[in-house]
Amino acid sequence: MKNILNNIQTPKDLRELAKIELPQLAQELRQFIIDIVATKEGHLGASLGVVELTIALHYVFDTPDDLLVWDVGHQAYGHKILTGRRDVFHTNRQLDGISGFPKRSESTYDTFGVGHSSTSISAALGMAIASKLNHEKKHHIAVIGDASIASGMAFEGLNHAGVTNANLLVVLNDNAIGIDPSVGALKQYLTNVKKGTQKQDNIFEALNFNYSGPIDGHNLDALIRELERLKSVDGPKLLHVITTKGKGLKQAEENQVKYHAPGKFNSKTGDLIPKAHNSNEPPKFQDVFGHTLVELAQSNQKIIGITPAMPTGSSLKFMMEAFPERAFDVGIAEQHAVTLAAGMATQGFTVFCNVYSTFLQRAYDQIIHDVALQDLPVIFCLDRAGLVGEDGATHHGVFDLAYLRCIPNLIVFAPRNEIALRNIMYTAQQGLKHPIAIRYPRGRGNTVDWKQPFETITIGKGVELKKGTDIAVLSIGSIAHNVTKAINEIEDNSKIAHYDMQFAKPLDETLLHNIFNTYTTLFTVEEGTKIGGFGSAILEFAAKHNYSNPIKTLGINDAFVHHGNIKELYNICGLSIEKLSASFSKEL
Ligand SMILES: Cc1ncc(C[n+]2csc(CCOP(=O)(O)OP(=O)(O)O)c2C)c(N)n1
Ligand SMILES: CC(=O)[C@@H](O)[C@H](O)COP(=O)(O)O
Ligand SMILES: [Mg+2]
Repeated sequence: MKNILNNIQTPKDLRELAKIELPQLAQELRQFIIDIVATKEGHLGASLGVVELTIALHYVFDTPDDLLVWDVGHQAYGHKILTGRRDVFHTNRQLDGISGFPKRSESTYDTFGVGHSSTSISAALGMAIASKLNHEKKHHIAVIGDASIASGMAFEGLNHAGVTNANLLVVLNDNAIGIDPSVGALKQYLTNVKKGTQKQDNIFEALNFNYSGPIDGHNLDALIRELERLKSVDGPKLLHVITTKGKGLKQAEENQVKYHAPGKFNSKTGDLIPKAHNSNEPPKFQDVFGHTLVELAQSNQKIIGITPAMPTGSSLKFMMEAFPERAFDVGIAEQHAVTLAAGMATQGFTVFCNVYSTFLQRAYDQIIHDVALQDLPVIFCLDRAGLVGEDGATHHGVFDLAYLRCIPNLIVFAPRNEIALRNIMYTAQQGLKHPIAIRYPRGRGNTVDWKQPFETITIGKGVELKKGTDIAVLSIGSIAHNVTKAINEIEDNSKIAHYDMQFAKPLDETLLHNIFNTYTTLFTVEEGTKIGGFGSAILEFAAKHNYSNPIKTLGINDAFVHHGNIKELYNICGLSIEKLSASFSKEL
């Protein structure tokens, strides 16, 4: 049989196909995604689930003139392949390759840059209103998942759209799961709609949307028919489609959490290919967090855990299993997660609110207004702080030190290793008088023997890791490991001292006075933005106390860091062992 996918350069070619050819195209597209993701890695289940929907949308609508917005964008692999990126799809998420998410600079078909969820309705509505003002007749389509539509921002978009007559189509891709199972009353409502047992008013109709569905999102005929019909319906409309995450790969359908982003797998059987395993491997910071929280919660009944939709990624799932009544997955609701934690803290609970650093950006006002201003001792655990690798610019957690350090009352700590993470969690639950943010990176650390007896960490104290005579390197967080190795690479390193400052706030002022008076030159090293971050804190300290020692700040420059593996990104940012070593050597 002639391959159809190979002849599609743009959706124009797709639109020339007969409807009868589309099921074959769907099969080829699905296999193409499986074959490449199996070896190159990336998000899998979501894209497999929307293969038919993707084809139908580009078949019915006149993209890129009609504007299609994908929410999150982890499901847009089929879209990328059909819109001119088939031959570069094997570079997905790799350094200098295409992005794992839609990106405006990559293609005119990528109408809106994404990565964080629940933006599509607002963005597509903005485009629809703009088209009206420009007197342009276009269609505007937002494709959003069942977990993403439950986020506050999506509701804000629906609420506004419902009082406009904008030409907006929201396609709700309902597969009843996010990364982890979807949660909340809306999820229950959608399940009831699917089962036909929903007795109340239609929630979308109540918001003035023309609702249709639910329809089978794997049935191309049904999809095309309904999308064609909706083209001539004025105003805001919502099409509810039911799909299966991981569709077409048995294991991915059966284990949807694992196959959200499964790593390498056998493209024929779907079996996962385990990473070369070293039994003496250090743990992931996430697992240290998860297991330590359970350990602490066993003796401290006041401990609560909260995650906005990332129980598996953050390992809060361990506490959810051990203490289901004290651990909450609140869905994609970072703002709510923070204020919920604040509410519980007012009632004397010790709340560990675990949010990926990049997603906590969503809840900035809640941190300031609901937590810090009232000085509520919420314990924020900021996962994925620093560079995250292949997810790229949308997901690097590099802004937190800068955006948190300026908030009064908030303690900001970064553990250099797994033991420090355990100990600060232990310290924090003993009864801090202020909120604290603990930021740690994605993945494994370097300490195999991490489960040591707990020790209390003194708030605002740094640690001397190596003595020296001329140069002091001040690091914060797990980048200390690269700093140690970089110093060790230098043959005669006796002039270089290394301090793990631990706290970006409060600074260890006693130690800093000592350092400024002992060493001629200082380096600061952080896995975060230089502007406003830890290096800035040291510069401010020097200015305040009239120290004139040269200070070289190493960290992320004033530019977004794109995707690549961690090693490559460290190198680009000057944070690899080699680059750090070269920076220090220049001053010797
Ligand atoms: C603001 C924000 N919080 C969390 C995430 C992490 N995240 C990415 S995809 C996803 C689940 C999305 O579920 P759904 O919308 O149902 O889409 P599906 O994966 O099922 O296609 C989550 C929680 C994110 N990208 N953005
Ligand atoms: C699309 C998205 O936001 C998530 O799937 C994210 O890629 C998860 O990242 P981790 O793999 O670091 O949990
Ligand atoms: Mg879903």
